[in-house]
Amino acid sequence: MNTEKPDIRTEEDIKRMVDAFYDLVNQDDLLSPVFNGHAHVNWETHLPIMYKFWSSILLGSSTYTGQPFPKHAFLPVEKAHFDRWMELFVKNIDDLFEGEIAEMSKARAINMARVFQLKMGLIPRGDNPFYLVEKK
Ligand code: HEM
Repeated sequence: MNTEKPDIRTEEDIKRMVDAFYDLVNQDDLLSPVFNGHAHVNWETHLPIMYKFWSSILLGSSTYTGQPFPKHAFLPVEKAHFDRWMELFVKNIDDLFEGEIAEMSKARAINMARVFQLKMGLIPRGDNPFYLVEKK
């Protein structure tokens, strides 16, 4: 049996990655109420935005032109929500893909989650290694 997983290389891979990730989010007891209850996310419009977002970051397609942070600034979330979000993101990538771009996707997601949390005051500045570098 061939158990080798592909890397993320095409728009179809991006779609598979994003669809599977939000399937996990929608089944999650902590995150689903934020997306579906509080924010009433319209998945038909949100998913295509997320395809563009990730294809811009991972494949360089430059199709995403939005600003992610403002949509998160006033969400009713704590550090625990971001921890769960990252746990599901990493699990999803590891379940489906393997390779350089798969690794990059996790690094970029973790970094953005950290920046969001810093801006929202959910984690102390000292937890951010970049801040320690800047301070010198
Ligand atoms: C606790 C974790 C998170 C929650 C609960 C959350 C929730 C949401 C919600 C409710 C929206 C708005 C959807 C809509 O417009 O209907 C959104 C949009 C978005 N999120 Fe998150 N999010 C989280 C973490 C992240 C992280 C870590 C990233 C980046 C890696 C991210 C990237 C985005 C992007 C790109 C959009 C689309 C913004 C746009 O409309 O241009 N999210 N998110």
